[in-house]
Amino acid sequence: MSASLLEVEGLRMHFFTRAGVVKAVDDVSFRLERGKILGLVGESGSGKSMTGYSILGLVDAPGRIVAGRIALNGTDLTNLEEAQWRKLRGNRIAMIFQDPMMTLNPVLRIDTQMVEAVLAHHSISRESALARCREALSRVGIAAPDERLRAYPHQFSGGMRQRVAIAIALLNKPDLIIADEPTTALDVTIQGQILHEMQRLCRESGTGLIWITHDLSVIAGLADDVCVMYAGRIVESGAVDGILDRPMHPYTRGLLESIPSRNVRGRPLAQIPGMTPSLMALGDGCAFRERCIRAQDDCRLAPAATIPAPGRTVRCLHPVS
Ligand SMILES: Nc1ncnc2c1ncn2[C@@H]1O[C@H](COP(=O)(O)OP(=O)(O)OP(=O)(O)O)[C@@H](O)[C@H]1O
Repeated sequence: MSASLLEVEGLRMHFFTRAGVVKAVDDVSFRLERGKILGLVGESGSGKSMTGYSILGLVDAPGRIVAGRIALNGTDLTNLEEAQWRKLRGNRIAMIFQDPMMTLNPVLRIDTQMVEAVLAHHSISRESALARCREALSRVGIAAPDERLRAYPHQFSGGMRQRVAIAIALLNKPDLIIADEPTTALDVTIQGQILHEMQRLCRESGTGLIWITHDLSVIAGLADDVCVMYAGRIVESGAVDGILDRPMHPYTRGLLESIPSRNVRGRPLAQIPGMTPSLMALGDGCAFRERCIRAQDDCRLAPAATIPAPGRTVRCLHPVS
């Protein structure tokens, strides 16, 4: 059997701060196949971005990967040297950030930035690189790419800037793209267009996509699978339709009930009571138990992930059945 595009197994990424150890990512495992989209969902601080940064080799002190395996096309990435990372990033693995200006340089024309991004990884002529840039801009729905290439980032609207950042991510036809809330700051129509285009591009090119978001409704219709994170752990995972139709972890259920569009008219919008716990003070038990209406005494024990159905995991001693 050939290796999955991406295999993450038992990943633990901790911050060693003066105040204590922050277990930002605590025993996270999942797989992603070529051309598939995985949604990584959870509230702020649940460890989604740090999971993405770990896969990209972007963890800096005081953070460190303390355990686990991250394999791309069967090759373990956890022990790569920085020079090897530079060959991979922007080439085989690309990242799209919430703020496109994390990718774009405000003082350089778009053509300069895009051509540089191609030539950093390919020994081809500037003309061929430019042709690739034009094609990438057209693929993300930017009309008149020649004119656009001569512009500076400030001459684009927010949605257009994000499209350019996506075009840059696509330039070298990566195997994997990690998108960290890239449409959160955009209006709903633009968001819908970008989600649709990303889905099409991944299907066409066989690129795997990890879409990080706090909003489960974004994942519906976009992702194939979803991992729901809480306090650094995956509490539920599986095919997106199954999870949206029948959430088993009380936290996933709470997240779904707090989406306005899924709420029954006239009924007040549900909220998950309480706050996310400090990741420094987490014991072994279920981190959600203080906020959970189904919690019982045994939730003080570590809940192992169980497999209630093929392809589905849930980390809860008292799941919703
Ligand atoms: N430099 C740091 N030192 C200590 N803790 C950190 C540091 N950076 C992040 N963390 C902690 O790691 C945890 C996970 O953060 P992460 O950014 O992955 O969450 P997230 O789910 O992506 O949230 P958001 O949606 O707000 O980005 C958070 O509790 C955060 O406080």
